[in-house]
Amino acid sequence: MEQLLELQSVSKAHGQKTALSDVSLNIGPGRIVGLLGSNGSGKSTLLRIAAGLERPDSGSVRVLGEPLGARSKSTVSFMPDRPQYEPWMTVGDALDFQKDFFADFDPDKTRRMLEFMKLSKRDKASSLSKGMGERLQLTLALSRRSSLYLLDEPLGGVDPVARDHILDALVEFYEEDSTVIVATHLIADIERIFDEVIMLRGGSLVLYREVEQIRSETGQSVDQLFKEVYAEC
Ligand SMILES: Nc1ncnc2c1ncn2[C@@H]1O[C@H](COP(=O)(O)OP(=O)(O)OP(=O)(O)O)[C@@H](O)[C@H]1O
Repeated sequence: MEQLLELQSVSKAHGQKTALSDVSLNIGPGRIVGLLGSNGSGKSTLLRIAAGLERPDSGSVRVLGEPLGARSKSTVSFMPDRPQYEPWMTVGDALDFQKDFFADFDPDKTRRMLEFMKLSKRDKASSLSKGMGERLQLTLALSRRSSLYLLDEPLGGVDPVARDHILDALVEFYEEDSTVIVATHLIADIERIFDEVIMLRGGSLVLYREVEQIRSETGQSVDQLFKEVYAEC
């Protein structure tokens, strides 16, 4: 089966700092993948490279078998860890902006997501709380019918009760056969939706494995394994 995202020996430095070092990964369709690692381990860099927003220094990246370019950008939906809307915008303006940019934007999905996220089109984006802002960011990202969703720390500001509710939304609203990669520190809260996890440390790939395999082979949850792997950090 065709891989959705392929990274071959990808390396990237920001000045003197190594952000990614020789990372190779093949991620298939229809998966929810946790991207885990301590601060500065390269998670955002990996997502930004896969989204075509940063170029690797070396190595290659393919989405649906093709090198990064206009086609991959049109089928990859990226949620950055900072707001992507302008402060003057209402929620409706931010959605219109997204609609103008992306042909795969689905107004019906947007309407259902707004209801689910308890957002109104009239709300001013800059006056949203951190958690409500994240709900808007997720709505913008998931309103597209994309092949690959890249979500950078999507639920950090959302309270624990709403977090569970929003995770259900994520599972409901992502497209079947598409893949979602979620960079997060909230492993214990989110691991129930992961099919696979990637662990990065200092820019290097430590582990890429199916969650079921982790549970059956180690008897541990992803959170327990993460704490063990990163104990010396
Ligand atoms: N624009 C930049 N300029 C300089 N250094 C950068 C830049 N972006 C990332 N880095 C560095 O690259 C490394 C990887 O950063 P990255 O943001 O990818 O990590 P992360 O795993 O997402 O971290 P966090 O969990 O804290 O968000 C870090 O050492 C960071 O300081």
